Amino acid sequence: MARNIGSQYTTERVLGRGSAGTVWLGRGPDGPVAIKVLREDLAADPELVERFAHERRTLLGLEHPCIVGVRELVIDGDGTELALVMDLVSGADLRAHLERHRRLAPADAVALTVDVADALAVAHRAGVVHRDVKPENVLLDTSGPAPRALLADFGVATLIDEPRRGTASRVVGTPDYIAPEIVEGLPSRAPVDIYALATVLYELLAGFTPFGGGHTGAVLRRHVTETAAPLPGLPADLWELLQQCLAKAPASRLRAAELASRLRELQPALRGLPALDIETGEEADPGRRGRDTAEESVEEPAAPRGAVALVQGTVTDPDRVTHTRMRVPDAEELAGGVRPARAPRPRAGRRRAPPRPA
Ligand SMILES: Nc1ncnc2c1ncn2[C@@H]1O[C@H](COP(=O)(O)OP(=O)(O)OP(=O)(O)O)[C@@H](O)[C@H]1O
Repeated sequence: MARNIGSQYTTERVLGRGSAGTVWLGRGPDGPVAIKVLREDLAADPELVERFAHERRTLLGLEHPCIVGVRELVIDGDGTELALVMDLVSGADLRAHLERHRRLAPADAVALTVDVADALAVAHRAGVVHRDVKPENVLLDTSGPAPRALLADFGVATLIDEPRRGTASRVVGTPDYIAPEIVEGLPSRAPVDIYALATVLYELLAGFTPFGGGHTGAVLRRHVTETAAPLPGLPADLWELLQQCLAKAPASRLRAAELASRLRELQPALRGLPALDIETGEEADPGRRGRDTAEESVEEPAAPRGAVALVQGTVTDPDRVTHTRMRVPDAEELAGGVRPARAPRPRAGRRRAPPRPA
């Protein structure tokens, strides 16, 4: 049933649900919009409401073709309803796109990453850190000749996380994309977004994230102690960039604008390259990675990739749960030095045919 959000907007139907609330297709004075109505328990948190009002100007000021614009932040009535009114994006999200294609050709993966890096450059310049860059938060506008990536959900992770920051042993984010400094309890600054974006790029190319798989503690530990396995067949320049942005030390990562420009320089050389042809243990036995070595003895059931509840007990759609508040592994768990993650192999027995003469 249609319902009013503030004085100008009405909701029409549910577009989807996430851990922070429900996204509705809505209507406003300038036409259709997407409206994210935050969960009731979040709206009932006075600190969050205050921050919501405080962040208003920054979030409304973030404008770029690759950012899902926030048009209004609505605090309704006595503050029992909080909603973000956003531009409506026509296509699916990058997670759905990746599930359909499994791996993207390097040129396509890089083009989408450049869009997100451009969005981050604008946000970082405005002092906004996204803190939850992942394929679910990248929407694809498919109305033009080539899909354009738009980064959504700016400010949401910060709004929701802040009151609970006092709990030093908890972190908020999505395990596969979380930067090592967050795992170590350091503040989330702009380089966490670069690390997450590099993880997304790796995933678009490889079909899996560099440190994902298995239970949350194992994933967090890998971010701190392992280095990403090289991807066979990936042009060396692109691999170098990826490694630089996945550096453990935040200061060693590129800034967003620099990442965008370096990726743009590589684009001409990537044109026409097919998606990587690699074999991983997970393809034959999904979830195997989580059972490697020490993890074998852990009884905890494997979480779906990148997925546990932001605030426990708030799962709205079990297939699409994407946040977590996690326990930070203790020093002993994190010990063990940096070692390379298990390397993917080129697919055996499937040589690509040499190019045929015209
Ligand atoms: N501006 C928008 N235009 C169109 N669809 C949107 C928009 N924002 C979100 N959606 C859709 O609404 C759904 C829920 O989005 P939401 O941001 O709440 O969840 P999520 O990002 O998938 O998960 P989480 O919030 O837990 O990280 C998604 O399927 C997304 O594609």
